[in-house]
Amino acid sequence: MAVLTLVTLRWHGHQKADQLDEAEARDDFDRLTATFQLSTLGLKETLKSWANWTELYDYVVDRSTSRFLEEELGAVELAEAGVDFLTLLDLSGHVIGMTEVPGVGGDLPATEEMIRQSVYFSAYVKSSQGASGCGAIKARTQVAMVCFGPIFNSQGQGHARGYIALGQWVNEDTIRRVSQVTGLMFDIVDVPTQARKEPPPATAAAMTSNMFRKDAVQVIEHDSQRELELRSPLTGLLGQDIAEIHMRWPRRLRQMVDTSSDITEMVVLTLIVLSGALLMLLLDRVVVRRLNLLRVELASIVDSRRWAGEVSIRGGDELAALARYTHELVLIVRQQVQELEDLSQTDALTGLPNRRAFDERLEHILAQYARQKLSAALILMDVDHFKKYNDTYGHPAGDEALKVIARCLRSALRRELDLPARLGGEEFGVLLQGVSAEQACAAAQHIRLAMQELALTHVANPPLMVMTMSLGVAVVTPQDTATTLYQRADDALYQAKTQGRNRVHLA
Ligand SMILES: Nc1nc2c(ncn2[C@@H]2O[C@H](COP(=O)(O)OP(=O)(O)OP(=O)(O)O)[C@@H](O)[C@H]2O)c(=O)[nH]1
Repeated sequence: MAVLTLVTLRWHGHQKADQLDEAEARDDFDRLTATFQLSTLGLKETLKSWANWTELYDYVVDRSTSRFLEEELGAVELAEAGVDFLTLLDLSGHVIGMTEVPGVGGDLPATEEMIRQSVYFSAYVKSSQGASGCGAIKARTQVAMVCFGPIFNSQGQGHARGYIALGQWVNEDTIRRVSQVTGLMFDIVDVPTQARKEPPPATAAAMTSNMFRKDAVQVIEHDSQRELELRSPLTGLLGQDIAEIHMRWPRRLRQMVDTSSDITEMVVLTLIVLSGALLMLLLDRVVVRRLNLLRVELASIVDSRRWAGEVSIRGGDELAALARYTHELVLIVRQQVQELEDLSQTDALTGLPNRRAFDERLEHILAQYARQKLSAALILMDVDHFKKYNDTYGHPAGDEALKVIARCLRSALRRELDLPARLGGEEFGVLLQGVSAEQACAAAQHIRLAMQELALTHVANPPLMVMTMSLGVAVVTPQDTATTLYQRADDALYQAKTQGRNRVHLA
């Protein structure tokens, strides 16, 4: 989008700059041609003073008595006056004298051309009622400026006695002078002159002293559009295009537009790149890094398998809100997992640890025993004639009795390390740590008595007619596994049952 805008801006800038450049170039071209024409002023001044020169006047009137031309207006004198050639004509337009500063190899190109055109000068001056004029001619391939006018006496009065034409080549010096004055670079380029079919003009109106035609200016683009060239034909006195003036003109505005567009584009592109980088940095700081931290923290929570760990991302944005909710979710799940774990380890009826919790603890105690030889014992206990109790008082009463037994068991155990559990049905167990066989049997007796002292009526349990328990005790030995320890305690319990119930038997 930005690139498209920049391209459009540059294109618009070019359009505007091209218009202004061309208008300015045309103005400069007008200034150049005007200056070029003004450069003939010197020649005109010389013409004016020479046309009123008494000796010249006299010479034109009577050439037989004087060698004026050779003596006063020879090539040396012309050169000193800045004139390249001179032609004198009588009133009928016949050449009566010519002088030319010779060119390369003594060549006199103007002389032959002036002879050819002499008739037009006199015709022009006659029709313009004595006014002088200036214009361009071409001799061979060279352009010259020519000024011409009638010859009067020194007072400039009376009738003209002849005509004088003065010429000056448009050479490199002329071009350099005009270039310096205008500050514009140009060239005069020869063009083949078309042969005229109609007779040449013979009046002031038809002959033109205006060498340049504004309407014929051609604008050409050069050097990948960094330069303009303005071309216009240079019109000779007889109305023919005798050469062309070529002016080269640097398109300053277009170059300025290019330069400023380059700078703008560079600045804009740099800004785009910088803002992109800044955005990436910000994105990295605000989003990517924190997302990564969240990922690592969540992975660690998942790896722990226990929903342990923290989500630490803080802030007031959406990501922080997401992290906060995730943290709360983890806390809820952690709590629920804990509740499920507790449930899975607890007997629903009595609230005592269940068989699973009891077995885990037993494995732990056995491992500890293996490492540290810490003594431990297992008590298995079974309510006596519980079936009959159910049968007598009903199953719900049986449930209530099991709850009472559980409470009794808890209160009978004084040490925190002692773990009571309901192992299933009307069977309970206790794990004791750091006890000898005697201490374990004492603890079992204490439980039995506590149970008996509850005096929970059980008519089907003679002879006491109260709820009692039989207990089997097994002390952990180095050879014991959970299975063997259970087996020995169970055997002891069986013994207690078979020996009359409401008693403790040590395995
Ligand atoms: N109310 C109730 N009864 C249970 C529960 N679990 C097991 N029982 C009953 O406990 C009784 C156990 O009977 P038995 O295994 O024959 O043992 P007993 O009747 O206690 O006889 P001895 O153990 O030989 O003294 C069965 O009738 C079971 O239905 C329970 O959660 N609630």
